[in-house]
Amino acid sequence: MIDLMNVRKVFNAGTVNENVAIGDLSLNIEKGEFVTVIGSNGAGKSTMLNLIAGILTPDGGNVVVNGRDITKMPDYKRAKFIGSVFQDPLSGTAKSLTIEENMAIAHKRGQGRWFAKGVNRKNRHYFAEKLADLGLGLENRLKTNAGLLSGGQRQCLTLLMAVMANPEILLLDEHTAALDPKTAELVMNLTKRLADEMNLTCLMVTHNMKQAIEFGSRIIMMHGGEIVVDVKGADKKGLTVKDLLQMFEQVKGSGIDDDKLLLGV
Ligand SMILES: Nc1ncnc2c1ncn2[C@@H]1O[C@H](COP(=O)(O)OP(=O)(O)OP(=O)(O)O)[C@@H](O)[C@H]1O
Repeated sequence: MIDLMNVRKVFNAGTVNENVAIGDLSLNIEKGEFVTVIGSNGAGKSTMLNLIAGILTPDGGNVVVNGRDITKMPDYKRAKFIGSVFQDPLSGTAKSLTIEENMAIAHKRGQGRWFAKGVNRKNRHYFAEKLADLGLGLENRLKTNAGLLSGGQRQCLTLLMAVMANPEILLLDEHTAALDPKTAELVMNLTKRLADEMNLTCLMVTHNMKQAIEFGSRIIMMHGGEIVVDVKGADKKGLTVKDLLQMFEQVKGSGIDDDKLLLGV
């Protein structure tokens, strides 16, 4: 489904600040897999997601989706089949637009029409239905500016918007990290439900290893721009946070010195 073939990304190439963020990385993800991506700070997790989303272009290798080489395809074209949600609840929605205007933009994205925020009656009904499904009462606040919503409400709305164009792929970059535990749980449950219902192929970056184990059908650990652990199927069954930590230490031959990575323990 998603094939990263010998992908490489170097920042500030040829300067004293040259940084190989991703070095010759290959990864094949099957349709419907829910891949959780963990690893220490600067491991290359966000870079990998950005290369798939088209926010970054690789310096080498190829990004292939459903057998089609999309390495050079711009991000706005990929948005038809790739939805993304990032950490900052403020980044996914336009705060000065109403809930329904935000949803209208997301709805049109799938039809290749951008920034059309007009809402007709049929769409309004459709948006209200989708919002009612969240169970947050947002269907009664269609004309409320998104800026007035809480972080959790905005992140739920962002999720809904990310899948409105019926993407095949959903990229989640620490999308619950800025939320309190209860709200994070709500957003995670919604994520899982949407992923299952729509048979989405998901990549989710998280620093929470418990979350990685609970939600991932496959767990990838990155370090230094490489995939150092890749567990799925029978190997994933019964896997604990302690096992993950041991795997990391075995592969890298060192302890984990990253507080954020340990948060999920
Ligand atoms: N736009 C950029 N310009 C220069 N260097 C960058 C840029 N983006 C990322 N990097 C560097 O590339 C490396 C990988 O960064 P990346 O954000 O992918 O790591 P990460 O695993 O997502 O880390 P974190 O968990 O801290 O978010 C880091 O060394 C980072 O400093």
